[in-house]
Amino acid sequence: MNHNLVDRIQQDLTDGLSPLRLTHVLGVADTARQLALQHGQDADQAYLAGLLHDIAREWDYERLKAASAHLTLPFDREDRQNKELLHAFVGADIAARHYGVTDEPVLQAIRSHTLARAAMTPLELIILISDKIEPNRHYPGVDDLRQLATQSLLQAALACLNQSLTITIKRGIAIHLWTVEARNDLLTQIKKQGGP
Ligand SMILES: Nc1ncnc2c1ncn2[C@@H]1O[C@H](COP(=O)(O)OP(=O)(O)O)[C@@H](O)[C@H]1O
Repeated sequence: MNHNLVDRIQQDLTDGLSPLRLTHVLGVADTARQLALQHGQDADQAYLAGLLHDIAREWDYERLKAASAHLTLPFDREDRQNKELLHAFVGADIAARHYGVTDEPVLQAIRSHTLARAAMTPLELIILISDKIEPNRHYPGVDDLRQLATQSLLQAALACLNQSLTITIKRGIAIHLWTVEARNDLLTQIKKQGGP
């Protein structure tokens, strides 16, 4: 664990994020570390990805658009509806360019935390799930999700995607294909393991 880097990021988060977002981000990082330990994954990578996953979440649309101009994205940057999706890709870019993170699995976990994608690594699953179950999340069923996450990353990730797809449908906005592919892939993997 690079303690200087973590201290620097924590200071920047404290200075730059709203109090609520800061609490969320620290909750995600702690939850990710715990899940990594429970599932035999690298706890330091999980903590770092958790700390950085929402680093660009509070940026406005114009700033996100400008910061993503050089990135290849799986959606139209000019479509304002996609504002919520940009922060994950810009966040990974900041992690690499501003904080010098070279660990591709960490960068990928930051990129994947909103849309998800097919064939996610355990670290990607951990960040996706931690974002939805960290201690400051309160919604019906969250305790069941927390319990599920201790047992199976695949099952918990599927439940998280089911939930975020339901919300997206209710809001009447277009669902990105990557999320559908991610869900289908999780179903296949769970079936292979002999799950329901
Ligand atoms: N699969 C998807 N397709 C299109 N938009 C999505 C999808 N998933 C999430 N979004 C958009 O991104 C926003 C942020 O999602 P997310 O990061 O999961 O929520 P939160 O900020 O609560 O963690 C959603 O409110 C929605 O507008």
